[in-house]
Amino acid sequence: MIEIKKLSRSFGNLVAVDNLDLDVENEIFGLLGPNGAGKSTTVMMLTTLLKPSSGTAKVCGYDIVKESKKVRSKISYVPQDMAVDRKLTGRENVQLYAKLYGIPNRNSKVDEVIEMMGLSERAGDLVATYSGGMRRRLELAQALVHEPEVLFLDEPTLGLDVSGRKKIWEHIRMLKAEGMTIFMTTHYLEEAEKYCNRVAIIDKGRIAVVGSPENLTSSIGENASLNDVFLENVKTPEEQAGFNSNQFRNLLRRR
Ligand SMILES: Nc1ncnc2c1ncn2[C@@H]1O[C@H](COP(=O)(O)OP(=O)(O)OP(=O)(O)O)[C@@H](O)[C@H]1O
Repeated sequence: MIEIKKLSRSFGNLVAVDNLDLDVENEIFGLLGPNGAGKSTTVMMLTTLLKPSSGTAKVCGYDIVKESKKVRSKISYVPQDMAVDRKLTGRENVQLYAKLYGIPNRNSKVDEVIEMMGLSERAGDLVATYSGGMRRRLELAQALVHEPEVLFLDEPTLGLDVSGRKKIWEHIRMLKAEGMTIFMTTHYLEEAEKYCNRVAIIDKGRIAVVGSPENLTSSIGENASLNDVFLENVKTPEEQAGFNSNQFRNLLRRR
């Protein structure tokens, strides 16, 4: 569903994404990495919102630069700060999206996605009265109106309580079961370990490791978690500067 070949993006002298090679099948794929690793930049390129500096990628067989319109018709993107109008009802928000996409039989499609996201009972209420979890599900409903084949999610459970997160994951899994490919970023490694079919850990714009959570954790050792895999593959700022903790302690002692 997604083929990435030597994809790079620089901002001035900073290489945010560095020669990325990655294939994503019909799966729930998690892109993990520390702050500033290049996750959002990657997603922005794949969703055609940002042009690569070099390299190529195809989404659903279409080139993200040369066939960006075709890519857009096949995908949806739910960023962290998606626009939902608090002064409109949930249904009105989804209707707006359906109108923008020119969906035929708009009302039935709107009802269908609202129902899918478990919002039917509250669809007539103003979004200002929604909980964080309901708002996130409304964003997903908006993203579903044009029946995308690939759904990009930027930290879909950020800031939600435990039950809100669980619900979002139930919906994501349901979408996958219906045939959708999910490409997501998250900082919640326990969730990625539990729900993603495969993950990639990216650090300083480069993929450090990619595989299923089971394979990655078992390669580290018995009872290892994805947190351990992450720490093994991502350098701390001190390590990046060439220190290790013992050197740092010795330095402090000498002072
Ligand atoms: N428009 C921009 N102009 C300049 N630098 C940018 C721009 N967008 C991103 N960067 C830089 O590129 C690097 C990668 O940023 P990016 O937002 O992709 O990281 P991230 O992995 O998504 O981080 P986070 O987990 O904090 O969201 C960072 O050093 C960031 O400061």
